[in-house]
Amino acid sequence: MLQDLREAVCEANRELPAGGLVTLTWGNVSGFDADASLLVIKPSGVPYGKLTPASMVVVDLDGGVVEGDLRPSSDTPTHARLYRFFAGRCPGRIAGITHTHSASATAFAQARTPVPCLGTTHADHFHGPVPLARPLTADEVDDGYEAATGEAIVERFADLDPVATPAVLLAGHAPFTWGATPAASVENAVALEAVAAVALATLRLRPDAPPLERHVLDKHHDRKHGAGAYYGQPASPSPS
Ligand SMILES: O=C(CO)[C@@H](O)[C@H](O)COP(=O)(O)O
Repeated sequence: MLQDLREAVCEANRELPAGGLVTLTWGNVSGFDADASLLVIKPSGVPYGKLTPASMVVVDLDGGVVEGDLRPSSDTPTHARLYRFFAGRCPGRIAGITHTHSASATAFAQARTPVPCLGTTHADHFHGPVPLARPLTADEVDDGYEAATGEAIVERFADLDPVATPAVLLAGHAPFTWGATPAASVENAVALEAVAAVALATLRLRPDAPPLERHVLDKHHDRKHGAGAYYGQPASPSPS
């Protein structure tokens, strides 16, 4: 199981530059093994082209390295805090987290404004605006920046469903996305960057562009993610 997860996390990290989501090493992907209660994450600062499954780092939910010769991503405490939150809020639903500094989503994070849901492209992926988590206090920055980042995100989702809205912007920093697998969390990061870019273009054309009507938003999200979803192909029945 952990070897499969190392391979999936390595592949997902290598998708970041391919998806135009990162500059240099400004991003990281992790995966979570709920049975072992361990996460696998990329090593810090290693160029994506040099990543291998063997170079991935296995970490417990307190951030302690369990397996691996390299230092884990500097954002590991944020990933660990989020997995602890997801395990309690939506057990078994989220096992991949991506953090990037993709340009349009980061522009909204730096502008300290959520990504508004202005159209169906957005609603297909995110069931409402992509929310903004508060900035960190000076004490938080001094006492443990990355863990505090996780706390700020958890606070923001006190009344939001992380499965329906698998993304957040940390004010002054950049986006985090998540999904059922590491690959799904990267797909949500790609979708976030695309809808943020379209939102920026829309607001340039019309600064007072109205939010998408609620019934249209619900319809578009439900057709892909709801109980009666009919987008794509039905999951093939597992072999008997
Ligand atoms: O948020 C940041 C920097 O602000 C991080 O995303 C780093 O840019 C990537 O760090 P590593 O995962 O390589 O440690």
